[in-house]
Amino acid sequence: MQIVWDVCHTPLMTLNGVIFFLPPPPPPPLRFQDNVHRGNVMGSAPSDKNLIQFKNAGMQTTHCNESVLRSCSVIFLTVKPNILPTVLGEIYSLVTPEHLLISVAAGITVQTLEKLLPAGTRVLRTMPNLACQVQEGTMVFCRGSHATEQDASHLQRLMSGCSLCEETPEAFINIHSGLSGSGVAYAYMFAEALADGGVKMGMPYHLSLRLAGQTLVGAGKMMLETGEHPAKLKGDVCTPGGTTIHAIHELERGNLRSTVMNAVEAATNQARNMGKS
Ligand SMILES: NC(=O)C1=CN([C@@H]2O[C@H](COP(=O)(O)OP(=O)(O)OC[C@H]3O[C@@H](n4cnc5c(N)ncnc54)[C@H](O)[C@@H]3O)[C@@H](O)[C@H]2O)C=CC1
Ligand SMILES: O=C(O)[C@@H]1CCC=N1
Repeated sequence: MQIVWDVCHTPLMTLNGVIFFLPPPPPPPLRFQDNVHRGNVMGSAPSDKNLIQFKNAGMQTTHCNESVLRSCSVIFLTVKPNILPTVLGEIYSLVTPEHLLISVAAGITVQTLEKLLPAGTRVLRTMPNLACQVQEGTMVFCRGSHATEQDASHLQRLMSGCSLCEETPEAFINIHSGLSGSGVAYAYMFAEALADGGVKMGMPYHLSLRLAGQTLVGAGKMMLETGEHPAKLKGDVCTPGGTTIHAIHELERGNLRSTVMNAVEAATNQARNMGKS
């Protein structure tokens, strides 16, 4: 997953490549987004295949991770976790105290990041989810030993246009990976199943899919906007003797809630294991 700021300041899109921001972070209260323009964003990846969207959006591109380190100060490390040590090895000698390095790599701990970087490097470890692409994402992050209060608020300002962004203890990062980073995929499975159910009962597939997507959007929005517990909202939908409670009985029979909890546990444990290897 890669994150790039739009010139319009708030929308984000995800693109492929390691992202480098050229301008140094402005001091508060100036909003960082005010200074981020497409021409100041650079994506780096080994091939043009993943950079074409950068080019088309008027951003700079390169195949050389090292060369951009010389002029960039805020760097999102968005390569796969197994490639990250190689990339950090490439840029090691160019990292200075002026740089802020922000990792999105699942499982890779602050301790590992700091071990692979020069002493004193300012590091933030984050875990976003895919919905940052549509400004409805979630992100948690923690600070490395040398990251400052200003670095943390800098990231929060950057992310404010596209996601919830909470600073948490590092132990929560892998949990967020299991709950939300991966969780969007569980939601897609649920949406797919809803749509398949609609088709089974005779509704055309595309209408069924659109209704399923909007059902998830509406349910999430309702939960956040009302602040009500999901159990209360679920109860509001259940008419005594009606359709919903019959369906819920089937979901309980299929262990939906236990299965989802198991999924969060499995993904969290996998993130923990990835951090060990
Ligand atoms: N996909 C998702 O929803 C999420 C992914 N992440 C994290 O994001 C990272 C990327 O995951 P995906 O987007 O799934 O992978 P991806 O394969 O789509 O993107 C990886 C990118 O890295 C580039 N790349 C490969 N080698 C490189 C190198 N040596 N230097 C510079 N760029 C290089 C590739 O060209 C590709 O564009 C991982 O660390 C993952 O844990 C975190 C949260 C959510
Ligand atoms: O599947 C993964 O490892 C990444 C991290 C969270 C979402 N996708």
